Amino acid sequence: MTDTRQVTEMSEPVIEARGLHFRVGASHILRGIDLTVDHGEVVALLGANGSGKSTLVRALVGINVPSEGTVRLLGERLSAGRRSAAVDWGRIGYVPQRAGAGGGIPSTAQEVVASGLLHGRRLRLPRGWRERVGAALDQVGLADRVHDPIHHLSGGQQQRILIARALVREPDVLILDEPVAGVDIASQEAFAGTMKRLVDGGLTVLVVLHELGELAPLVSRAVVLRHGKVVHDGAPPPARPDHDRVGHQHQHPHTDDNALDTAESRALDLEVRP
Ligand SMILES: Nc1ncnc2c1ncn2[C@@H]1O[C@H](COP(=O)(O)OP(=O)(O)OP(=O)(O)O)[C@@H](O)[C@H]1O
Repeated sequence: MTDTRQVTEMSEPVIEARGLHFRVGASHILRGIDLTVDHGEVVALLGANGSGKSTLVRALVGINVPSEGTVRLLGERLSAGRRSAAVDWGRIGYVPQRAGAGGGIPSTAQEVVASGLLHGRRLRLPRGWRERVGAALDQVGLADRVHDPIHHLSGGQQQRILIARALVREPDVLILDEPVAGVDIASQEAFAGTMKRLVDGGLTVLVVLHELGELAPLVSRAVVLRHGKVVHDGAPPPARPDHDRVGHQHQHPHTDDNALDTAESRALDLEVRP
């Protein structure tokens, strides 16, 4: 990469969404979202259940096609919101909301993580893939489980496998959708440690969270959604003693976007309301 290109790349946002709307039938889920994430930032995307966090993240990685608006990733526009050939997907790691790492298919930790090296037109594993997979598993504290069948691992460990699958690309930007929701304490701690090392190394991160928890010291900015709109973009909300600790189990039922009257959403509202 030339110096000129590096300078240009560093000066443009890593993620940029402008005027995003997303509708499904009569539901208007995203209502004019503007979001920018710059190099080296760690941005937490917060909001009550059903506020549109996952829908937004899926639009940013080209899974959801917005009804209106534009998304640019690493300076390249997603054409009509779709996965664009111009985007260097190898530089982007995405961890979807809790999916289970195996997808019902018999596979080992090594196979799932190695699949992260395949993207776009890359259909063959690159030279040295075993070492890279081993290093990614090491980053999430599961190096000793490389040959284990996925279904032998706990839910939290499977989530760490999905994080390793994103990390094996050695991405410049990591987009994570509720990476620690409902996972065991050991996995939460391992995740926080991994993120600290990566962020210290200059990784850009957009992470959907219900509470900042152990990631609070790393988060440079918080964006809060409510009813599909950004209602706060700035300093992270202050930690709440009962929520911001590893091990707090904070499970929410997945409900529609009218169901916001929870202790969580009220607390979040109070924290972000000007
Ligand atoms: N494809 C779809 N079809 C219909 N409704 C959808 C679709 N995708 C999302 N929704 C609805 O849009 C709203 C926002 O969902 P989304 O999953 O983005 O919220 P969220 O903030 O990520 O919530 P949670 O914290 O519970 O994961 C919800 O009411 C959801 O049911």
